[in-house]
Amino acid sequence: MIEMKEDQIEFLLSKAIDQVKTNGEIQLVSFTKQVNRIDPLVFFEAAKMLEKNRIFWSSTADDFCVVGVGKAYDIVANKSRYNETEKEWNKLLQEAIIHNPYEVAGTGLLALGGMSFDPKRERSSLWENFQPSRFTIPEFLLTKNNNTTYFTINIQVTKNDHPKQMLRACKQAEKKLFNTFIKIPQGVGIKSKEEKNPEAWKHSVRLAKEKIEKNEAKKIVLARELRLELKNKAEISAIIDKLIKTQATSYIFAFENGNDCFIGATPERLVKLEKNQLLSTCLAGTAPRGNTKEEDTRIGISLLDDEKNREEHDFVVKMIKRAINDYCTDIDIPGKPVIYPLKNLQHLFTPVIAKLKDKYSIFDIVRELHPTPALGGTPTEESLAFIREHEQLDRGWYGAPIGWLDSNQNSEFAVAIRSGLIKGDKASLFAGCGVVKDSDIEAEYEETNIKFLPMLSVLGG
Ligand SMILES: C=C(O[C@H]1C=CC=C(C(=O)O)[C@@H]1O)C(=O)O
Ligand SMILES: [Mg+2]
Repeated sequence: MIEMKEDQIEFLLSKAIDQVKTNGEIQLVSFTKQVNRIDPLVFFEAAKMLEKNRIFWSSTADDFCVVGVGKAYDIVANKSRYNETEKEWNKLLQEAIIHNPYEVAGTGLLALGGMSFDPKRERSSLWENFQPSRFTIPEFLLTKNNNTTYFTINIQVTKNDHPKQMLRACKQAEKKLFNTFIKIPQGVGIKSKEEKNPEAWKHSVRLAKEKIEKNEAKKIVLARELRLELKNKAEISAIIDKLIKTQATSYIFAFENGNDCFIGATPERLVKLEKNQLLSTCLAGTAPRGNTKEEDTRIGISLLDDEKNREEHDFVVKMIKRAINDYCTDIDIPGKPVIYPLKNLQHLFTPVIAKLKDKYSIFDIVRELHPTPALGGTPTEESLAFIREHEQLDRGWYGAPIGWLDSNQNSEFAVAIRSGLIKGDKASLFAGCGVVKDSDIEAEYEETNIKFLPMLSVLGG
C-alpha cells in the first residue's frame, strides 16, 4: 500500500496555498491512497454523519463503484453547458496539484454530475435544487474498481488556509467515513400513489401519432410521472441497497441535494471512454419478462422480430452511428439487435464500439449523442419541440446524461431513466416510451407502467 506521509501532504497543501496567494486561481489539491475493502454503501451511509451531499454511482457489470461526499468544487453551467463545463474542467486540471500513483479509472480528481434533459424548458419547482448542469468534484471519494478500493481527498485551497488544520479536519472526517459498524436502514414503504394526468398523457400520444402519420416526425418519446407519498422520510441507502439487489445489470445512481435525491437504476449506457476506447449503447424497444423460461424466451424472440419495436430501435442505431461518425474511427455496430433482459422487462440492445479521434473529448460525444431517439425522437429538433409543447412534465434530470469523468481521460455517462426524484417523504417517478407510427396508445401506457416498476418495487409499491 503506497501511502503519502503526512509531511508530504502538508508540503503539497503549503505549495497550493502559496500558488493561490500569487495567482488567485481556483486551486485544487487531490491525494489518493489505496485502502482496505469497505462496502461502498456502508461508506455512503456513514457519510450521513458529515451532513454533506452524497453521490452514489455503480456499474455492477464492471465491479465499479464511486461514492462522492461533499464538494471541493461545483462546475455549474447554463446555456452552452458542454463548452462551459469542459473549459472550466480543463482549467481546474491545469492548476490542480494531484497526487495519484494509481492509473486506475475513477480515482483521483474526478467530477460527478448531470444535467437537465432540455435546457430550453423552463425549470419547475420540482427540480429547483437541480441546476441545468452541475458536476461536483467531491471532497471525499471512495472508488471500488476491480476488487481494489481507493480513497481520495480533494480540497479547494484558499489563501487563509492552514495545512495542519486542514489535515486534522480530513483525518476526523476520514475516521467517521470508515466506520464499518454502520447498518443500512430499512425502507419506509408507500402510503399513496397518484398517476399524474394519465388521460392527458394518452392524448399527447395520440397527437404524436397524428404528427407521425402526417410525416412531420418519425418517432417521439413521451414521458409521464407517478407521484408517491411515502410512509416516512426516504432512506436513500435503503433504496440503493434494494436497487443493487434487484437490478444487477443496471447502473445504480443517486445524486443528493439537501432534502432531494435523484435516484435510479438505468440499463442505458450513453458512452464510456477509457482513453480513446469508446463504448455506447442503442437501447430501445421493450417487452415484459415471461413467467416461465419458455414464455420469457418466446417473448424475447417475438420482440426481436417485432416490426414496431425494431423501428423504435433502429432510429436509435442510425442516429448514434451518424452522431459519432465524424468523431470516431473503427466504428463497429452489429446489424441486428440482441435481447437485454432486466428484472421487470426486456429490451432490444445493440452495442457500439469505436475509437475516439485524438482531438475530441467526452464533452463532444455527450453533446452529439444527447438526446438519442431513445429519449427524444427522430428528427431530434421536431421531437423536442413536440415534447416541450405537449408533455405535462418537467423532466429535469430524468432522461438526461449523468455520469463521471476523471483527470486521466476516463469517463462514463448513462441516460437517467428508471428513476425518481425523492423529496423527503414524497417521490416522483418517471417513465417514457417511444411513440412510432404503429404505436398502440394503451400498449404504450402499459409499457410505461412496467418501466415504473424498478423504482416502485424498491420503494415498497
Ligand atoms: C424512456 C424510457 O425508456 C427508453 C429506453 C429504452 C426503451 C424505450 C422504449 O422501448 O420505449 C425507451 O425509448 C424510460 O424508461 O423512461
Ligand atoms: Mg417502447
